Amino acid sequence: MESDHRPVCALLETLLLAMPEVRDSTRTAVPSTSKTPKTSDLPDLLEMSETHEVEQSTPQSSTQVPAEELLDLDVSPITPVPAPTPAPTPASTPASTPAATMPSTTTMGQLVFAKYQDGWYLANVIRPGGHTVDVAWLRPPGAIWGDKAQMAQYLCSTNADETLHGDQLPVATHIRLPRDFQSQSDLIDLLGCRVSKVKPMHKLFESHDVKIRDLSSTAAQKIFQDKLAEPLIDAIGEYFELPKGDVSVDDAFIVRYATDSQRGLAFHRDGSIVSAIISLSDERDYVGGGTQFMDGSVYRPSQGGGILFGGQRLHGGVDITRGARYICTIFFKCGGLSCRDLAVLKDKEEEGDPGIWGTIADVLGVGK
Ligand SMILES: O=C(O)CCC(=O)C(=O)O
Ligand SMILES: [Fe+2]
Repeated sequence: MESDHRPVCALLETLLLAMPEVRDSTRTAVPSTSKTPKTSDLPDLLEMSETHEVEQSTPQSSTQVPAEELLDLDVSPITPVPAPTPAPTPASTPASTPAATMPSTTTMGQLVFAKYQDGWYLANVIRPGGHTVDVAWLRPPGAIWGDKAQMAQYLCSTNADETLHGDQLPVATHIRLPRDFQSQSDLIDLLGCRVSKVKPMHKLFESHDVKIRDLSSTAAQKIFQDKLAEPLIDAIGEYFELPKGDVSVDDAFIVRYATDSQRGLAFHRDGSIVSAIISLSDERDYVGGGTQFMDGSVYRPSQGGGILFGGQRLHGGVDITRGARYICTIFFKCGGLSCRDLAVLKDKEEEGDPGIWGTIADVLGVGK
């Protein structure tokens, strides 16, 4: 059976919207010619059907999928979460000086450290400007009450009257970027998570991933949920005709490709029913890259865009040749079905792994 395996492409506002820079929402669109997998195609998605892709060891020559073939979705912009009313706060020592990175531009709502007397405290810019800005001091979220070190980042913990805005603060001496926001191209820093090298499942697929669930920033977790997971589940319900109520995130992580480390990812299946790959980097930040399928099509959605596809479709990450490429990969399951075991099994078979019976046969010296 011939099945169109082209990914459904969907635009999403991404984690990047949480960045201090206010970004215009870019829009992308679904391939008009693309046949969206139907429920009846689900067995194909799960089993990779009998399409020749499975057998092919090398993809056909690559074809970049044009931007106008991507789907136009209207996604509401991030609305700031109102700060909870703080509990009575003990006086504590002022926050230590943050890393000395001065913002090159300031934007409305930007999260900064602003100086008050001898300390640096978290604040939102409420009047951006090149030389001076006005800020509103932040109040600590309930979750950190009682945590002295974290509380010290909030002006109200000093017993100062934080309801006063910081007006006309000189950017050069009074405004600094919080450490997590210094490098806008570095999503890992941005999201405040620690980079850990994940033990590779097997050698072909070694990658440097950071699990979304391990992000230390609860704000990032919330943005992930509201801006990625939920709209994507809606899109999966619509385009894959799966029952939305049963679709959930099984795993999600940020992957970093760079020329001095992992550059790409070999062809593989995901442990998912449906996968999403969201571009976190600006296309100008890297050369090469993209998600490639066995028919040679390569998807390189612009920053904030992404693709959805049946997780059992063979696919890989094209090597980058310059810069760094960050993506957010999300594995969705449907009910109890995740396809994890199937993906590992099939990938192992293709890698030449003899499997348990083959191994036993080898050990016993009876061959396969
Ligand atoms: O680099 C890509 O676009 C592919 C990533 C991928 O397949 C994965 O993370 O599972
Ligand atoms: Fe994958």
